[in-house]
Amino acid sequence: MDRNAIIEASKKHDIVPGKPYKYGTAGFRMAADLLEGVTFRVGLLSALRTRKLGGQAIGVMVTASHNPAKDNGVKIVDPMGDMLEQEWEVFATDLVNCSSHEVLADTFFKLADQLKVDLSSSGKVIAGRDTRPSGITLVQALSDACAATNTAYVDYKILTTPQLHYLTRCVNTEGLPSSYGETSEAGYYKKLNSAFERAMRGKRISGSVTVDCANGVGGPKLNELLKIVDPSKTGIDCKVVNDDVLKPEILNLDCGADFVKTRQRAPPNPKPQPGDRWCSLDGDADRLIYYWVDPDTSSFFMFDGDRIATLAASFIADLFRAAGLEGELRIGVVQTAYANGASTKYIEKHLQLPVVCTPTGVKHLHHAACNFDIGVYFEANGHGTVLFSPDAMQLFAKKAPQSPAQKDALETLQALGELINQTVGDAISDMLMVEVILAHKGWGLKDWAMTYQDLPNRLVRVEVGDKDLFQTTDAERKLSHPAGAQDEIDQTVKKYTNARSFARASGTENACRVYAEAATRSEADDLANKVALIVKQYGGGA
Ligand SMILES: CC(=O)N[C@H]1[C@@H](OP(=O)(O)O)O[C@H](CO)[C@@H](O)[C@@H]1O
Ligand SMILES: [Mg+2]
Repeated sequence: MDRNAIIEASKKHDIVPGKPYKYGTAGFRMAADLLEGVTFRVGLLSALRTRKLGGQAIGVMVTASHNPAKDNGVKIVDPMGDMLEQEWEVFATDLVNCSSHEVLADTFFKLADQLKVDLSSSGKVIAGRDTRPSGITLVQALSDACAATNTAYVDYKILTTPQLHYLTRCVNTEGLPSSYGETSEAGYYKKLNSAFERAMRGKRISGSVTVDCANGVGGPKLNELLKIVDPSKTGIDCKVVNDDVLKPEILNLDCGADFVKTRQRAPPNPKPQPGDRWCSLDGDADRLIYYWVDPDTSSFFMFDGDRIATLAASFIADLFRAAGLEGELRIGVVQTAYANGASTKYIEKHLQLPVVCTPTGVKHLHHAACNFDIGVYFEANGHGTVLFSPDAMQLFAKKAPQSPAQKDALETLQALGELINQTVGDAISDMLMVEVILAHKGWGLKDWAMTYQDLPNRLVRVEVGDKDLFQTTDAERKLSHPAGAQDEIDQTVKKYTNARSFARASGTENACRVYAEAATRSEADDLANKVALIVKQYGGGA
């Protein structure tokens, strides 16, 4: 590999100096005009990573998800479609923060040496981007980094984030017994559609579902899928709205999953009619939130990640019983501290399934879900999936059914394992999963809403002098630092009924977040404000 080639290529994609660049929860994410040099350097890291892993392809996704249109981001996907191994996040941060082209090249070779990467071996990177126009310049920087390091590079152009994860796994399992599917966008739609039809097993979906696509990449991709879906087979009636990607400035604007979850209301345009089933995707289609206006009460009701997790867990547990698999495989649910306490109680007490709590960020949930044969994981904000272990999939295929009902359950489980994206949360695949489950259960949204009652809750963003003062323990449910803060929070929580509250530094924004829940709306609000004050007091600075 040629040091000069790297230096010359780097000069074309300079870094903006003096910024704190850190590979965070969602890779590097910031104003798009800061990202060209960052993306070039991410390309260099990917060139090392693919070689470290014996030439398996590494994925790079350019997206800023639900952020405003002016932002962008870049993150690395490991060969099986999971997030970049955590240890390597530090190397990414090191490369991106190099002060000059020469230091960058030196750091690159030093890392190669330290990590025992054979630079003469071959490597491959595949890329995708969301609909943000700034992504075009960024993938050019990535492509140049690959060229400078003799790394094969394939640009899959505009994709949802979960599609890029899918393609990464496909390209690395091609021709193997573990083949994940055809390595193409068309292959993704084919796999989803076929699994969806099989999972339905002749059941009919009742009523339509309207999908708000946040004016992001999910719109055109869902429309692409719908071209091959035959509604006569399942009754699916999918209406796609907010799918305009020709006006980049309206991306995520007053619509999308993040808007619905944080504002706790439907997008103003178009307006859902009472009784209609709606859902929203986020800007890169990896988050899903369902909602409706209850025609009996005229109030807005949201089915967030916690609801989707409980729906999936209860259905799969039922299928296990029907298939005679109880006791043979372990199902579990993984949540974060932001999960509503009522959902956790419902899973443990009513569904009688184990719940594990991890720190925020999908990589933590994903990792914990792998410890179950079937691991259901969702963040409350709608990002999640259900992981089926290879053993579980084999058992569904091999177990000889003792009755038509057992056969039915086994085949449904198998189809679900193929319908649900195994690499990462996928809003389109999760949406089909929800539709399948509601149809099987014969449920309307009222039935789903009645499973448990959310505790009123409040999430507040608190700006502090130095968010790094706040360090957590116990899966982020308690502060270990600054000293004294947790005691004050505990004393405050005690004054409220059924209450819980915690504070942590955000991994994606320069602020702290405070979550509070309690028996009543006013108690939850009051508690959140009190804890926010404590955080402010301990937060340093003015
Ligand atoms: C409370 C909350 O929703 N936090 C989000 C947010 O993380 P923070 O570290 O809280 O900023 O962005 C993450 C990446 O998108 C997402 O995984 C996570 O759930
Ligand atoms: Mg997203």
